[in-house]
Amino acid sequence: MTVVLSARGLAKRYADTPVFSGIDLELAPGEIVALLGESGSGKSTLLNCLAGLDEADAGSITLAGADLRAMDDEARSALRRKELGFIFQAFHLLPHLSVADNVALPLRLLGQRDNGRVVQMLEAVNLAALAGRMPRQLSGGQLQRVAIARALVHRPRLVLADEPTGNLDARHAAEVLELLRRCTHEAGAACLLVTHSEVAAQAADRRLRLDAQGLHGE
Ligand SMILES: Nc1ncnc2c1ncn2[C@@H]1O[C@H](COP(=O)(O)OP(=O)(O)OP(=O)(O)O)[C@@H](O)[C@H]1O
Repeated sequence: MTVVLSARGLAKRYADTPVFSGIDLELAPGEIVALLGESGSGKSTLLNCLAGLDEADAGSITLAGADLRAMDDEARSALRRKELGFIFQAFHLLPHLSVADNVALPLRLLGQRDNGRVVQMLEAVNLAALAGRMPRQLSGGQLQRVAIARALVHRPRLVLADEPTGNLDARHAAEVLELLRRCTHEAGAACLLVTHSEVAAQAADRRLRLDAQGLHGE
């Protein structure tokens, strides 16, 4: 089996407080895996460690065949720009850039300009008509659709989504999840989706739960 992301024996503590240990995880291309767990169980910390934004204390992480923890900061940033899309609960769009420019950002950071691809992604999330708008002129559901387009525009192999529907009402949450599902499946990207919502978790291909004993399939 081809594996996009593989983590082995991951452990993380803050000072004297262990957050998690012994975490093993594998994600295959095209699958969406929901990550569930109580508040404070360490879901966001695990996501940040997998993204290389936070440093695990032990274990290994292989992303797209590269050993993340053995890399220096520069190489890790370059790998992240190429292979990772991140979707946050609070959208994190740049307020002074238009919708199209926000979606184009990951390509620009890779030194690429591909307006056709930006339009294609805006069409995929049904926002082509709003390409010239500024983020403040969009609804929460529309902002999250922009964030999905931005996370996938550079064809990353891994998408990490941290409660991407946490700010949305049920109808918009369902719409955004369906788009995330369709876009990641079509792109063949693996997606790890942190969520408190059982409905969101049911939309995933697999469900994992993080607790004091570690990470378990459901
Ligand atoms: N920078 C930090 N320094 C110290 N402790 C931290 C830090 N960040 C997180 N923690 C602690 O680590 C634990 C895990 O936090 P984390 O945010 O990963 O949980 P979570 O499962 O994502 O929670 P939630 O569902 O509420 O977002 C918590 O007990 C939290 O207080």
